[in-house]
Amino acid sequence: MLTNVEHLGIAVKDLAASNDLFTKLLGVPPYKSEAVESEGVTTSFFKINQTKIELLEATRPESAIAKFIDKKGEGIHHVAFEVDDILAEMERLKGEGFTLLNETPKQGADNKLVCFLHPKGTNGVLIELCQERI
Ligand SMILES: CC[C@H](C(=O)O)C(=O)SCCNC(=O)CCNC(=O)[C@H](O)C(C)(C)COP(=O)(O)OP(=O)(O)OC[C@H]1O[C@@H](n2cnc3c(N)ncnc32)[C@H](O)[C@@H]1OP(=O)(O)O
Ligand SMILES: [Co+2]
Repeated sequence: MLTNVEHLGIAVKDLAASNDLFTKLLGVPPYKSEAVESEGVTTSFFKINQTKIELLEATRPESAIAKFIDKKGEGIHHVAFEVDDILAEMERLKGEGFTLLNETPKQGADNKLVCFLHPKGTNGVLIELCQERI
């Protein structure tokens, strides 16, 4: 099952500027910055207590983040949930009629295996499932 919100993903145009902004807002600097080449993004992660914020900047025009910003501007891009067993959750959610955007778990940032659900089937919210890689 989904255990908790793992992070909120926010699409930004300028990661360096947004790092400064969120450092001021949250009072802490990002604990990591990581490129995920397969997704065409560079990310920064902030953590306050159990809450994580992931800032995402596109590294190529055809990436999901670039297309999102072109269409909707900067803002909340996705909600990520932690799962204990991503394969079991993918099967369960497929059985419940949700549309998986990747049929097998893929490499995410912050040492996670991830899967996304199409927002058309989740009231317009892009959902990410995250399992910690052992
Ligand atoms: C994995 C690294 C990192 C991590 O945490 O580990 C990340 O989180 S990476 C995050 C970036 N990667 C992804 O988002 C991968 C999953 N996303 C996709 O496959 C696409 O973005 C998809 C399928 C959601 C949309 O792609 P498409 O090419 O179909 O783009 P369109 O602009 O045509 O969108 C179709 C339709 O969906 C709406 N849409 C798009 N993105 C979002 C969103 N983030 N939240 C809500 N809705 C979204 C878009 O507005 C279109 O709706 P329409 O009514 O037709 O205008
Ligand atoms: Co994410």
